[in-house]
Amino acid sequence: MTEGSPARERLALAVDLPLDQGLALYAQVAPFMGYAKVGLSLFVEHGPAAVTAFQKLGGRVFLDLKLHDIPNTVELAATRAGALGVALLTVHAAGGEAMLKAAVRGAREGARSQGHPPPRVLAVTVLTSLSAEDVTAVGLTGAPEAAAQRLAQLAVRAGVDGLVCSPREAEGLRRLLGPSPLLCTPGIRPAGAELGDQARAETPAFAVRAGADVLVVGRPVHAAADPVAAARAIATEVSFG
Ligand SMILES: O=c1ccn([C@@H]2O[C@H](COP(=O)(O)O)[C@@H](O)[C@H]2O)c(=O)[nH]1
Repeated sequence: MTEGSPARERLALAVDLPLDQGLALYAQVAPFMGYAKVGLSLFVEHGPAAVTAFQKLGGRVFLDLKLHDIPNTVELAATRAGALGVALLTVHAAGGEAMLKAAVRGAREGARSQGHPPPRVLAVTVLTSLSAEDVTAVGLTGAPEAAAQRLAQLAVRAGVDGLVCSPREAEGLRRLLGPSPLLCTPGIRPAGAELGDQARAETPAFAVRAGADVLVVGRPVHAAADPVAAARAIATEVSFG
């Protein structure tokens, strides 16, 4: 994905809302946000029906399940996700090389079995909610950027298509890994927006300048008095900085 891509191709709405509200919101902001990110709450409540509902609206579904288990279990789950025709699927890089390879294999096989294009498998490096202190407390060595770089290198060696990272780590990862891995950055906050539980957040313009390909935005759109205006403003910032 190049820097000149239209903003819509680079924006994912995190639909962490009840399904009916999420569908209504996505229908409104879809001109600015090309992906609907279905995460744990929607999938736990509705399963594959949540994916199908956004696909029916014309959205490309980003299935953010952050799979993290033994390789056989992850391969089975990734195969089912691939068969749903999702565009993007997340796994945790910390699951290790064999698990990551199993995820990629499963996602491709599931998509092939149903005639879908293969989803791009993205490995989550260090959650954007973790501060430097949290990173140490969970046993990762070094600053968040160093931990993200180690996990990203492992994941790329295992064959994933991209990485999930904080916008703060995107520039270093791009420098280290070159142009090919897709870099997806949650932890996006327009200037002045509430951080909530995000510890390593930056603005849309910062993420784009740092080399992010896909920006994930949830609460700054859901919580806005005018969500369509908020989505439009973020898309404008992505396009023009
Ligand atoms: O490191 C990560 C990985 C995933 N997420 C997900 O992105 C969205 C962010 O939502 P906001 O409301 O804009 O904070 C959410 O669905 C997370 O599960 C992340 O934030 N950080």
